[in-house]
Amino acid sequence: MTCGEKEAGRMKTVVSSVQAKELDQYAIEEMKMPSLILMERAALAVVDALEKKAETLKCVLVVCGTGNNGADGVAVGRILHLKGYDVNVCCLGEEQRYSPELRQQLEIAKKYCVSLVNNPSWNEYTTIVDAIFGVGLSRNVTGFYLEAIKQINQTFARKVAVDVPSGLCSDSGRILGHAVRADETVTFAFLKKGLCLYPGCEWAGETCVADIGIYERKNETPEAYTHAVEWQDVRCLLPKRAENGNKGSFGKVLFLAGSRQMAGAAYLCASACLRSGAGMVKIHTAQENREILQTLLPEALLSTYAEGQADFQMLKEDLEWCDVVAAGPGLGQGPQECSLLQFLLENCAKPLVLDADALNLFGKNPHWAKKLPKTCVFTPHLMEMSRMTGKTLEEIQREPFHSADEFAKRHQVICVLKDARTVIAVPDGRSWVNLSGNSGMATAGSGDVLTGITAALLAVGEDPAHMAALAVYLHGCAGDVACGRKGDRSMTAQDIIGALPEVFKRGVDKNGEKQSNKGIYIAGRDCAKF
Ligand SMILES: NC(=O)C1=CN([C@@H]2O[C@H](COP(=O)(O)OP(=O)(O)OC[C@H]3O[C@@H](n4cnc5c(N)ncnc54)[C@H](OP(=O)(O)O)[C@@H]3O)[C@@H](O)[C@H]2O)[C@@H](O)CC1
Ligand SMILES: [K+]
Repeated sequence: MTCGEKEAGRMKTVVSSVQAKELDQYAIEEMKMPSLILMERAALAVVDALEKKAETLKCVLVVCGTGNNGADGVAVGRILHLKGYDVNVCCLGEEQRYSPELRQQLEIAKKYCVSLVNNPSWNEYTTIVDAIFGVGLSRNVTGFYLEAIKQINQTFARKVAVDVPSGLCSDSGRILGHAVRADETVTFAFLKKGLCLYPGCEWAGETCVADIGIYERKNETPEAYTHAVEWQDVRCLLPKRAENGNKGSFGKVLFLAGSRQMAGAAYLCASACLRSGAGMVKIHTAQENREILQTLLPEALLSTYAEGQADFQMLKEDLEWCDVVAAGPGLGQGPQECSLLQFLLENCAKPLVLDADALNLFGKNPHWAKKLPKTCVFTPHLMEMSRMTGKTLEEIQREPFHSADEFAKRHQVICVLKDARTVIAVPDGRSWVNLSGNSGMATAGSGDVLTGITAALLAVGEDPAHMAALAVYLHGCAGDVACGRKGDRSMTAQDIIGALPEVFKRGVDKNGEKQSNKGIYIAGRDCAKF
């Protein structure tokens, strides 16, 4: 898709700084779109966002750096000036370092008598437009740039960032020394990875993706870019339910979950799975969990084993019965669970989700890597990823895309690296970042719920990678509904399950075009949040 129209199911494209620059160049060189026109459209998009709160535009300062982000800023200043606003433009940095576009914009601005200032009184302004650095930031911010960013952050003015808040790494979302804490960011053409990840997404504030005439290359393959599932993709990706289907045709899911005293995790994943459309669910679990699971979830079938008497024959039959297997929640890591999981891996060719203790056991038994079935989804949180890879938490968090991608390729599995912004990577190079959800989901059992949703979707979907990305998105949407009902402090994993019906109903409802990508929207499109 190259013409700017958004096909349902194509998902929002997320780019790195290198890709952003390549696509700028592609628009200019291949598509013959003059750079000045792109810049004018970028500036108009910023002005459009600024005017949404026109009452804050009494006195505007535009702070510009030496590159094309600064050139955008000067164009914003000119347009505001010509619209009659009281605006000052301040260019930081040495003139000899100015980019050709900045020089050109300054020449035009001077002809239109735009007010250029050197030492602004920072506190005089009601709005400050930050155009110091965009995707070209290449190192830590120091010197007078650092001072300017500190001054901007100290004011009470509304702060609107051009493309990326200055000081934010547009690839990792990390703060390079110091960054502008923006109320809003108008980013051009595509979301940047650093605007999706923490802390970047917080520093960007409400983020608007503005179409300025830069599109993906023709015939680009899906693995070329990262994507984010959006609400309008759900209806397209969610497998249709056949009117004449039966409980057998909607997926039979087997859970190896819940050791002695750990019935809760087994209940949560199985319950979430049933609420996500699975036709039948069976839990292979410790005998002590039978009564409680039968009471809590009478819809689930049970196979139980006594302490020290793992029943491999029964597990073999369960594996033959099911369409999809999920192992790990509350499983424990004792010798019995270890041998059950090993047996499962040796005898299972069906799509498999590995979570929680299954991941910890996998970490302790790296030779199991050779036993994995063709379709396998790993859902580690950072700590589990660290145990499996030997990387530190910091290393994983600094480069979540790289960590997930590396793991996916090494083991030929789908890697769902869970964090506040979950990253999904597939061996063929495709990747997603999830934008739904909230801090209330960092609660016990939330991961078990995701395992259940993922298993249910794998049982019916064609592309397991799409199903994994969709499961993560819907899990976040359910978390957002639960948060709306109970608040981020009080919501529990059961509340997330309780919200699934509303999310799935909206997912198939033509009128349910709501968006749960918190704080990120596309210019010109009205998106209500959950
Ligand atoms: N191409 C187009 O037509 C379009 C471009 N667009 C816009 O262009 C932006 C990208 O422009 P860009 O590539 O010029 O990079 P930008 O972010 O302005 O910064 C580079 C400058 O900063 C400097 N610098 C970097 N780090 C520094 C540091 N720590 N401390 C000090 N200096 C530092 C660096 O200096 P140098 O590293 O060379 O010393 C260089 O001078 C993009 O975000 C979007 O807003 C849109 O209008 C769409 C059309
Ligand atoms: K900026």
